[in-house]
Amino acid sequence: MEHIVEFKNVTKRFKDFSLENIDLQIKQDHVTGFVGANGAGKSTTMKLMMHLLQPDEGEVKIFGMNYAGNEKQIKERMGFVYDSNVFYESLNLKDIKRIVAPAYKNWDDKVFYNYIKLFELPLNKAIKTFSKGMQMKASLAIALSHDAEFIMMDEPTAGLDPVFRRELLDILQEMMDDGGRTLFFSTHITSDLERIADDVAFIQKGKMLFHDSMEDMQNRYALVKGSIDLLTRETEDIFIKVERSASGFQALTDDVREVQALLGDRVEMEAATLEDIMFYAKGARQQHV
Ligand SMILES: Nc1ncnc2c1ncn2[C@@H]1O[C@H](COP(=O)(O)OP(=O)(O)OP(=O)(O)O)[C@@H](O)[C@H]1O
Repeated sequence: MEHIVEFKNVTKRFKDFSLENIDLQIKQDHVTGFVGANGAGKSTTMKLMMHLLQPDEGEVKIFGMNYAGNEKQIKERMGFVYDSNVFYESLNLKDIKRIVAPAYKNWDDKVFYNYIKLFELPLNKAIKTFSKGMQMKASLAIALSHDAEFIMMDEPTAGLDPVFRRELLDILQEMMDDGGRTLFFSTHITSDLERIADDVAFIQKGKMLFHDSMEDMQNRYALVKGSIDLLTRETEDIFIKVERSASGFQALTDDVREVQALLGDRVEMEAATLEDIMFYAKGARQQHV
């Protein structure tokens, strides 16, 4: 199986928002970062993956299976990791383990205690005393203890201090290096992606704008700077969005060759960061970035 998750033409409509015709394939053994502005549809997409929501149209497959008739089997193999308190606040990790462990065929106590030690988590303190980062680690320890192959994380590093953030990213990197796992996580922190992601999926206003390897994305996009008099209807067409200022224009392109052919060395080009792409994609003329 090459794809852990496969969305085919998935649509989910709410009163004031819809996720439209989403095609998404998450590659096995890859780290995929999921980005998009607030309200773009990231959590909705993840809820569809977890079967907390059902699509109005289209098909969601996890590990090559539909949820119908396979829910238990699928959920055994996936872990959803997040920082808010999913467990009773007054419980400690020992209590939680007692409740959660029997639900999983592959639960391994030894692995659990190893991670608790590695993550330096207290077993006997109520979860409500845990910081955000500790809760995230506790949730990750549980997912790893039932040997989840597919791990989904909703903004794992949000609200963590830089040291803790780095530590968590290192833990995730080590987890990936051990092999056999696929990680999908949403984030607003683009440097996290630059640190650990192989692929990036970018959603905007309920539509998937692109899903590429980080490398392809970095090769495809560029920031172009030049003087305003270079802008004509023809040259503007090669840009996703153009910003004008007194000193000239700055624009994003996804076709570096075309810019070179048309404008040559009359413009300056530099690599676009993911943050640049997100900024320019907002309100871009072209729907397809
Ligand atoms: N159950 C629901 N009923 C109605 N509207 C909903 C429901 N769930 C989400 N929405 C709407 O769908 C849109 C997308 O929400 P979603 O939580 O998926 O965005 P997001 O990309 O995760 O945002 P953020 O980065 O802020 O967490 C929002 O406008 C939200 O109000």
